[in-house]
Amino acid sequence: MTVLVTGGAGYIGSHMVWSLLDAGERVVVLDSLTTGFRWAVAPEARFYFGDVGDRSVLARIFAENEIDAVVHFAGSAVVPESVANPLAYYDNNTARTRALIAATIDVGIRHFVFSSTAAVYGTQDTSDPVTEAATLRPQSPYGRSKLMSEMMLEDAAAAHDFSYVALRYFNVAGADPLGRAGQSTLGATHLIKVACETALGKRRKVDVFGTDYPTADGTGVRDYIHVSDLVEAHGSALEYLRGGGEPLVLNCGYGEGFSVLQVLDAVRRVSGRDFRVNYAPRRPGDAAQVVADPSLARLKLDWVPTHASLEHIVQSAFDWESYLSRKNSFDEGPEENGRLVVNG
Ligand SMILES: NC(=O)c1ccc[n+]([C@@H]2O[C@H](COP(=O)([O-])OP(=O)(O)OC[C@H]3O[C@@H](n4cnc5c(N)ncnc54)[C@H](O)[C@@H]3O)[C@@H](O)[C@H]2O)c1
Ligand SMILES: O=c1ccn([C@@H]2O[C@H](COP(=O)(O)OP(=O)(O)O[C@H]3O[C@H](CO)[C@H](O)[C@H](O)[C@H]3O)[C@@H](O)[C@H]2O)c(=O)[nH]1
Repeated sequence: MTVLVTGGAGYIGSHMVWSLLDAGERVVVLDSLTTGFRWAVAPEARFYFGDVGDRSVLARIFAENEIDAVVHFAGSAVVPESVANPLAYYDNNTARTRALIAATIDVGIRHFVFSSTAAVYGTQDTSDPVTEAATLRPQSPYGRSKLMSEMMLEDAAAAHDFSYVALRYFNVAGADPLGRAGQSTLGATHLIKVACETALGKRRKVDVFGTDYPTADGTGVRDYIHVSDLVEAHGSALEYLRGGGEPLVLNCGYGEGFSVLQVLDAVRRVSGRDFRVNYAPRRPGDAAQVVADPSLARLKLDWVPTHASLEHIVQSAFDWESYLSRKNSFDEGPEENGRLVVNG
């Protein structure tokens, strides 16, 4: 059987593709290359250029491959962008996910893993780690667009022979320990990537968005999870669904929060470089603190993270960023077998 990975040319999806191939699965990728890169897709995966909302490309993929499961990463993932352009987020994350779910059910595919987000929680009344049972208070169109997709999945699974696992990712960072994949997003807004780029001189400064949050040092607190642990959870979710598992919604984080200032310190330590920091106002749509209670994922999926260290996450992100700097300093040549061939 074959797994369809939507968004497999993106940051997290490209790691998932490698992980599935490592496990001996056949993999098909569907990606519109809006924010992803063709060269990021492992050459052993079959690549389709297209949109998850396009029924004709989906029909072709389902006709040409024996797909038994869909892992759906394709989407837009930048909180402030969603505040500025909400309808684009409801289109790409909600309407097109609806089209994909419908096409999946129509052809009788029963297993679906969905990229949801900690942004569905918003700011909670307590600073304790958040469980899946918490009241959901998404603060941005991004969070709402993903919550609506969770709701569609819940209703679709109740009505059809179809099951899903929605994984609520906390803040994903880091890169493949074997150096095959990493975050290559252009104009990235994610803190660890932005800080690594600044340490390498690709940016002039890092903005700290908000110093007056009700947290220990006044800056935003997040639960940073290594991308390799996250894709492991997806592998376990697939196994669970193939074993007949009922629908599940699970947190993917470590249960430990770090402030923006703590992250910047980690980047200084790892890189051995200092850089300019600019204290800026809060960013619209941001919650003060979001930390996972990951107990349910451990219980249901036997998920045991093996990369849970901020230092380790930052080191792998920095190594990938350094690799990108070296890669970009060469002339980029033609693509061959889906991988970028670098001249020189
Ligand atoms: N990065 C994080 O910290 C984080 C946290 C929580 C949830 N997520 C979710 O995980 C998923 C992957 O995020 P990422 O960080 O890898 O982002 P990314 O932008 O690197 O990857 C998204 C991929 O999907 C593709 N894509 C977007 N819209 C598409 C469409 N309509 N049809 C086909 N392809 C499309 C893009 O070209 C890209 O390759 C997203 O759904 C995101 O919301 C990410
Ligand atoms: O240049 C920056 C970038 C970020 N931050 C701060 O760092 C923290 C993390 O911000 P990120 O932009 O790295 O991540 P978000 O928490 O906004 O959101 C990320 O994680 C969420 C889940 O918590 C979503 O799923 C989303 O896809 C993903 O962008 C926040 O307090 C933010 O204000 C800065 O101070 N400066």
